[in-house]
This record gives sequence, structure tokens and C-alpha cells, in this order.
Amino acid sequence: MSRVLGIEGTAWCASAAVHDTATDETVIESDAYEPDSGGIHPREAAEHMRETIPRVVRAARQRAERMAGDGEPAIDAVAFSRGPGLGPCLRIVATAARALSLALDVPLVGVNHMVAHLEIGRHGSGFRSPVCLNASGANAHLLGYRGGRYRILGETMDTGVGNAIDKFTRHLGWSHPGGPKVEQRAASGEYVPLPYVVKGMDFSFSGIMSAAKQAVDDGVPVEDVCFSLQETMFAMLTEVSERALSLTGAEELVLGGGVGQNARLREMLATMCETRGAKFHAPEPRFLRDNAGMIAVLGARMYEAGDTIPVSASAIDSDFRPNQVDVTWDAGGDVSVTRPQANEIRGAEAVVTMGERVRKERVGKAYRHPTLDERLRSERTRQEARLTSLARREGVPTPVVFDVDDTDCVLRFERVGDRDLREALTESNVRAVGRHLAACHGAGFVHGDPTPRNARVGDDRVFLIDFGLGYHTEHVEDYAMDLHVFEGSLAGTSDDADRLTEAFEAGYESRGDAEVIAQLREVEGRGRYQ
Ligand SMILES: C[C@@H](O)[C@H](NC(=O)OP(=O)(O)OC[C@H]1O[C@@H](n2cnc3c(N)ncnc32)[C@H](O)[C@@H]1O)C(=O)O
Ligand SMILES: [Fe+2]
Repeated sequence: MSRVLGIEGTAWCASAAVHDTATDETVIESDAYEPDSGGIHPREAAEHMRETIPRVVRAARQRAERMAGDGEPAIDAVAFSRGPGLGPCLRIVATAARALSLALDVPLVGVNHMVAHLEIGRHGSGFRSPVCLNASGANAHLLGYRGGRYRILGETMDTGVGNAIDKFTRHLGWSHPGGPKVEQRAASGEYVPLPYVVKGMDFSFSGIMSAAKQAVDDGVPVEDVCFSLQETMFAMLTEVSERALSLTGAEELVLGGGVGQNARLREMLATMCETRGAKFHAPEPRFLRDNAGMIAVLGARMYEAGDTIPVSASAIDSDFRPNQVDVTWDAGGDVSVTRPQANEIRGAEAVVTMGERVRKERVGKAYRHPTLDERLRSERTRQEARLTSLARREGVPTPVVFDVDDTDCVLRFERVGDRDLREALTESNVRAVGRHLAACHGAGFVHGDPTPRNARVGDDRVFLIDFGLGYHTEHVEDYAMDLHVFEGSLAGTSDDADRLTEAFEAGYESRGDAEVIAQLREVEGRGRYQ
């Protein structure tokens, strides 16, 4: 049993909290930085931390003393947000934490802010092996625990979800944070189409933000743009969450991050989970937005697992990624991969009935706006039929398409393979996938969602299926993204990802363009905190 004081201050929220593991009580003292105009200015934010951290820490210490029994130490350890975040802010928080740990002579715990955003949901729900959606200011990603670390199953390729919304509201001259204001104005809006960009479990917000700004400049009512922004961005997040549940076989979803305070996002995720028969948990708002409570809760778990650091090794890391953290506490079981196949499979998007032939119906999604829903379903049905046939002509094994109905969104295919690649993850099979993707790219299109689930293995061939997210493109970046999606799903689902990734790339290189592999390295190395 322990009582841990946590300190948070990665960007806008100066906060200190105490978590008592005996009573499961968490008290939080916060002081928000509110810029006079524009977005967060790093120097002003750091100034805010300098001014307010001592006060919130003092208040939290007083609360800890009141919680402690007679003769008992009030605080057993000091935990702090080590990153990611704004360097000048992180340094002030770290300095305060080090000083307090030395003064009280208690251990120091360095917490990853993003892992804290999701662990607070796991703590509150009691879920064992959830998929976690972090929808915060500077980030947006899907995580699943496997083999000692949280793996990034999917993430934004550019801006974090909250920052994207805030950039849009800055264009309108609204003050920071923009998220709550967009939610308010959306209440009276109507749907207008905006770009919808999902690549496997990755996604991008840059196109939609420019389109939203342009729409306002063109005179589209602001309420309508706010409404559609939410409908589109949150449908993207819900779709990738569903795909992650489907790919990993997980049956629990937890939400984390400041954007999780948005009622429409929570509603969409809850509806999606209910339809799938999965469980959904969103922490209460005080634990969703930045707060030191989540730092104290995870800090206490780490402290009890002996995961403390000496002051000399407590440097901050402004790009600290969640998959860099060695999980020392009980993070539940690995998300599983393969499950027995039934004749009716509910994938992320469609109901697939396997008879002599395969019938695939893209069913309506109750969570998304009907107009958007119809558009996505019929576009993807048509696209899947076209690209499946085109890939065959390029020598890639794919099923024959017998029938396309883009009104009811039903396709009928030849049945191929006898299991999917998740159950046959061998080097030679992933090498074949590499070769097949190279052939598609050579013909000027991408698959769009190449995961082990979308490859079927037969006696002597590996078939690609499910081209619904594919599109024609000449951009090397798009080809690299295709590879990135496949490699990401290997990392998320296999314990042997490194060896398989190598084989996959060797297969690609045997047919494909070396420039694409070079671009893939670029994509992987890109700092995504904007
Ligand atoms: C690295 C760290 O500093 C960063 N934290 C962060 O950005 O604060 P957080 O509290 O998790 O999220 C703030 C974001 O959450 C958005 N937000 C707050 N209320 C919202 C609402 N009702 N609807 C939509 N967005 C909302 C804000 O506009 C802002 O962009 C992060 O976790 O990425
Ligand atoms: Fe955050």
C-alpha cells in the first residue's frame, strides 16, 4: 500500500495530485494556463508552470498529510510527467519533482504522460486487455499491450486530434482551447462533406483541417462546419478503434485524453462497442483532460513494482513515445490475435458469410452520420470490386469478383485460401505479401489496409483481399504508408515482428522500388508531435 504524489505539467495544465492505493482515493489540484490569444506559447506556458507548480504541490502535500494516519509518512514516492510535452514546461516539473523527492527522501518515478492517459482508464474499468484510444491534444493513437510494452496499433500521421481542432478555431479567432467551443456550436449544425482519411489503423487530419477552414472562408455556416468536423474526425477515430478491436480480438476499449471529454466522441465509441458486443469505458472528465491524478495513479503502480529512477537518470524526454516504456506493473494480458473462424465473420466494416462463395455486406454503422455512412459504404464497395480485379490482372492472387451491388453494398466473391495470415505468419508468407504490394504499387494503386487479417493463405499462394480502402496514387508517400500499415500490424500482433518485418521488406524489394523503403524509414522517423 502506498501514497504517491504526482506532478503534471506537459503543456497547459499545472497539476499535483495524491493517490492512495489503500483507499483508491485520488485528490487533484490543478491550475490551467489560458493564453490571452492564439494557441499555447511554450515560453508563456513554462512561465505559468513556474508560477503555479509550487502552489499546487503545496496544496497536494497538505491533502496527503490529512490522508495519512498518525506516525505514518504522508508520501511514499514522487511521480512526474517525464514526457512527451513542451521541453520548457517538462523541465520545470522535473526540477520540482527532484527537489521534493530529495527533501522528503523518497524515491522518484518518471511517468510517460501518454501511458498515464490510458492506464487511468484501465484502472477505472478493471479491464484486463483493452485496446486503448488516446484522443488528446498533441496525440491520437491506438495502443494495445503485448509482450511487455504498449504497441502503437495506429496513429495520426500528422496533427494530434485536439490540436487539429484548436488550429481550426484559431483560424476563427476563438481562444484556446477550441474543442469545447466546437462541441457547443456543433449542437445546431448540419452535415456538409469533409475529407475522410483512414489508412488501415492510421489516419490523417491535415486535409480535413484545411477543408474546414476553407469552408468557413467560403461562407458555410460555422455551426455546420463544427458539426461536420466532429462527425468526420470522430467517425475516423471510431472506425480505426473498431478495426483495432477486430484485428486484435480484444473485447474491451478504453478512452483517454482531453478530447475524450467530448460527448459525441464518447457516444460514437459507445455505440460502436455496443453493436460489436464489446465493453467500453471512458474515465470521468477530471481524469481525461491533463491532470496529475493519472500521473499519481500510474506512479503508484510503478513505485510498487520497484520502477523508480535515481535523480541522475531522470532527464525529461519531450518525444517520449508510449512504446518506449518497459511495462513493469501488471498491464493485463497480451491482446490476442487468432481466434477460431466461424462461417459468419463480423469484421470491422462488413459481415462476411462464407459458403461455397463468399458474400460480403457492408452494413450501416449506427455511430456515424447517415450521409457519411452511405457514401463510405458504397464508395468502398465499388472500389473493392475494381481494385480486386485490377490486382488480379497484375498477377496478384485475389478472389474473382462475381457480383457487385453498390446500392445494398454487397459483393460476391470466389472463396480463396483456407485460413488468414494471422494463423500462418511465416517468413515466406509475409515475403509474398511484400511482393504482392510491390505489384500493386507498380500498377499505381495502394491496398489501403494491408494487415494479416486481409491476406488469406492457400496451399501454395497468399491472396490479398479487402481492397475497400485502396486508391490510385502516384505518391511514394502513399506506397510507404501501405508498408507502414502492414508493419504496424505485425508489431501489434506478433511476438516475432522483427524477423517477419525483414522478410516482408525483402519480398517488397525483390519487385518494388527501393525509394519506397527509403520513404518508409522517413515515415517511421517522423516526429508526430505538432
Ligand atoms: C503531451 C500532452 O501535453 C498533451 N496533452 C494535452 O493536449 O492535453 P489534454 O488535456 O489531453 O487535451 C487537450 C485537448 O482537448 C481538447 N478538448 C477539450 N475539451 C474538448 C471537447 N469538449 N471536445 C473536443 N475537444 C476537447 C482541447 O481543445 C485540447 O486540444 C497530450 O496528451 O497529447
Ligand atoms: Fe494529455
